[in-house]
Amino acid sequence: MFARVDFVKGHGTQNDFVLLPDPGVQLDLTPEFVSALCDRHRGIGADGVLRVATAGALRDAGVLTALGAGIADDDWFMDYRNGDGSIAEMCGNGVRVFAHFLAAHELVSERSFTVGSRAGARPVTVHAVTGSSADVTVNMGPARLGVDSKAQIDGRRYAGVSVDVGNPHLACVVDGLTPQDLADIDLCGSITFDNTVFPHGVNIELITAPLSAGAADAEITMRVHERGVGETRSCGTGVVAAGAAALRFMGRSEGTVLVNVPGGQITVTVDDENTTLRGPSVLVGAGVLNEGWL
Ligand SMILES: N[C@@H](CCC[C@H](N)C(=O)O)C(=O)O
Repeated sequence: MFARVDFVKGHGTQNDFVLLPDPGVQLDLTPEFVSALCDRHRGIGADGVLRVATAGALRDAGVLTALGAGIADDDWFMDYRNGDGSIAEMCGNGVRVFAHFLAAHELVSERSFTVGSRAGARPVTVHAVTGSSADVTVNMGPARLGVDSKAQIDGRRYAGVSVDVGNPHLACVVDGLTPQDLADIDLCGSITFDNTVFPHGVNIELITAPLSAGAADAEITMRVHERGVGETRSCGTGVVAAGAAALRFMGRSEGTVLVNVPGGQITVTVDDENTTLRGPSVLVGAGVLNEGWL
């Protein structure tokens, strides 16, 4: 018998997702299914998929082998997949949209709660919520700056620093790069990076040098090429990596950075032990997949 598959479409600063409420963990999220769903011509179209189920249900179904520290059986768990069907540890825009969905559908009783992810527990606060929009803060855990590395993009080499935000990033602050220069870079062509530093692939951020900003310590503009997706209009974990790299460029390890991305603006706060991300979420609409579509 055909199992009904409901979906919700949402985005965080235009990094867009298909949410699949699947409390019984009945869906088989094969790479073929996920990539077809995310395909902008033959599917719904999205950068990634967020399955909505509890951590305990995902473990009992064998999707997770164990729950990370601080994640309880009853916590909602963001089972994230990239548009190519690959699994990633964490998604900073996705977790805001996921929290918005839970709050808007009254699946949580408080405005502050924990969302599980493969990178660990992520405490969230939904400040304001309607059925279509929300403002959400996520505690993203530490941003661990690592080694210097390089990427080759559009025929040019970019130097950056590896940043572990639960998933891998190469954050390249480019001195002298204007937002217009950044907009002119071709992020669709061939991109190479050091596989010995990033054996599991990497998300790459190109970032303008930090400028002073009103209430924040700095303002930057960023574009991103995501592992398993390609260029996206925003990346929450990338924003955290970019904020940490921009602060390092300024000789600081702590501060608040406004990050402009093609899809909007997000605020990241970095300290020695933790980072937070605050930004919008939009739920666009909902539907049901047609039987026989795939
Ligand atoms: N768009 C996400 C990051 C999604 C995962 C990434 N592509 C990876 O493979 O690590 C975000 O908002 O953080």
